[in-house]
Amino acid sequence: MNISIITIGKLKEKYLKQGIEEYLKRLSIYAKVEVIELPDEKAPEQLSEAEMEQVKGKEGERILSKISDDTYVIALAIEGKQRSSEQLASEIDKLATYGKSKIAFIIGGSLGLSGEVMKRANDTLSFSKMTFPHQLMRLILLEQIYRAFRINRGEPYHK
Ligand SMILES: C[S@@+](CC[C@H](N)C(=O)[O-])C[C@H]1O[C@@H](n2cnc3c(N)ncnc32)[C@H](O)[C@@H]1O
Repeated sequence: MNISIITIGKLKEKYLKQGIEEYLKRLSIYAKVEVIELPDEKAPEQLSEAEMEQVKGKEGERILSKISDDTYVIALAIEGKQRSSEQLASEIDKLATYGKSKIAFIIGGSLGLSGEVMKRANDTLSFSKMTFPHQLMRLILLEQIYRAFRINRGEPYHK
């Protein structure tokens, strides 16, 4: 299985870089996982509604340019679908069973994801109604994907 994590914005914090490297290493025995980091659109602090849509639109174009037609897309969104770890594991398992070997998880920038990206998404994933910074989201997502593979293999994992 090929999994891409497509993200907007640079990963700056050293402690997060280390955590992400660790989970990428752990995941490498189960799947080919790559992180595609795309630049955010530079914008001033204060933006009108229309300007915000423009920024998200530009970031969205960058995201969409990295997704092939045969990729199953899961957009991370606060208002998306919440699941248990077991449900995510089962979804990944089903995708593999039905021959969907390419999955992309999308993490938005500080303004979130554009309507176009949400339209392209085959599914959504919410980690709660709380807002997480995109850098931390990357680490949490990788840990949950790792947990999903362990669950699917029946391998022991912390409860
Ligand atoms: C700082 S958040 C963006 C917040 C923005 N106001 C919004 O409503 O989307 C950056 C990205 O992290 C991801 N994210 C943050 N919190 C999340 C959550 N609870 N569940 C799923 N994704 C989340 C989303 O992909 C979001 O686009």
